[in-house]
Amino acid sequence: MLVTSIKRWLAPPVFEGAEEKTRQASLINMVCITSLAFTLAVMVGALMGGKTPVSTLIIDLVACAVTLQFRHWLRSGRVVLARFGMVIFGLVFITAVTADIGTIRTPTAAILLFWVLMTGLIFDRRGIVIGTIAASMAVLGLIVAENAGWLRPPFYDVGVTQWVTFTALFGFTSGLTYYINQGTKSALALARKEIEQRKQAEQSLKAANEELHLRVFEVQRLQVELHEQAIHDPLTGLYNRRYLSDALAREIIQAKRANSSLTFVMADIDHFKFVNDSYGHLAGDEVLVQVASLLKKHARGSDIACRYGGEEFLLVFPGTSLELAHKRAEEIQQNCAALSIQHEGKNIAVMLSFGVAAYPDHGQQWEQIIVKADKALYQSKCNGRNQVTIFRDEEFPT
Ligand SMILES: Nc1nc2c(ncn2[C@@H]2O[C@H](COP(=O)(O)OP(=O)(O)OP(=O)(O)O)[C@@H](O)[C@H]2O)c(=O)[nH]1
Repeated sequence: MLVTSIKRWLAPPVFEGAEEKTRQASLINMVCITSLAFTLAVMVGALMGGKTPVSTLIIDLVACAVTLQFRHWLRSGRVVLARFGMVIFGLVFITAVTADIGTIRTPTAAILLFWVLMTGLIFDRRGIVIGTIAASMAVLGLIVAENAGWLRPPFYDVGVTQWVTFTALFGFTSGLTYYINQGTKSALALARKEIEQRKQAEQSLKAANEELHLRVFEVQRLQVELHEQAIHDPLTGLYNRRYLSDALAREIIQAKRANSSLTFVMADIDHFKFVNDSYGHLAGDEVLVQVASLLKKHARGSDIACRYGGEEFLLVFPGTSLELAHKRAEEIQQNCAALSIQHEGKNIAVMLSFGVAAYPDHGQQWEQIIVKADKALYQSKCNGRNQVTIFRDEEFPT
């Protein structure tokens, strides 16, 4: 209980959110406590020695009282006042005691060294410079006063006072050094810990960032995949109708700009219902896949091959004349007829009918041209299937 109370009384004040103020207060508190302990020890020594003048004891008592006042200021948050008071009073006190004893040769004069040390601790490098100059001036003044005989006849005798003073000086010096060393060590340990924590935080952040990049990449990949799925027919892998509107509008613009033709070839499997009915739906699917593969094989890099409907396909040939498109369609027609599609040991014969129309011959809009290619395809169907028909206005009057 008593120990706790003493510890609490000795503890420096803590100012929430003001780190530097707390540090300064801790330092000044430490100097106050050690000064207090030091002065009390010297007073005990002086009383035991029995030769110290009463005036010196009075100065010591005043020093203790003033130091307690500094602590009071410190605890009530007036750190700057305590700081300056401590430094100024310290110099006055040491000089006054030395002068009172009557000689610069007393151990009290040596305490100026600690005053410089304390000033340095409180005011950093500037404190050491100012402290050294002030202590030097005080010593010089005392030497001048002593030589001029202004000091009262020296009362100085080696005895208990000196023993206590020097012992206290040693203890104070080593205590202070230990305290500073400990403070530096714990500050370093704290800094190291903070660096470690920051490193760990950076690493976690880096890992999270990489994870995020991976996710973004994955999302982008999925978006591309989704887009690809959206514009492709899942069975044949050809483009689907959704893809056409944008692509054909673009192709028409390019053909216009290049002043070239853009040919549309509509292809339809003949009697496909019969295939489904005779061999089953799966066989029909297989036929669709094989025909799509054939169309893909005949499509050049810039061509578009699309599954337009159930068993209907659209081929778009940029920069290709009607005649050339007709020729290419016939090639496909012949290659398709030559296909041997096997399903469950049965050979399925497949034939295609075609209708051909082109920009600009048959219209300015792709929708118009598709209608005309479809009409030409219908003509092929009517004419017996397995053939290619180019749209002619005279045959399909609007
Ligand atoms: N297996 C399969 N059949 C399909 C698919 N899409 C449409 N069909 C079928 O394709 C057939 C098309 O029949 P129709 O429109 O009468 O045409 P067709 O029998 O080819 O006759 P023509 O075109 O006049 O030669 C229908 O039986 C549809 O069920 C598909 O994805 N898979």
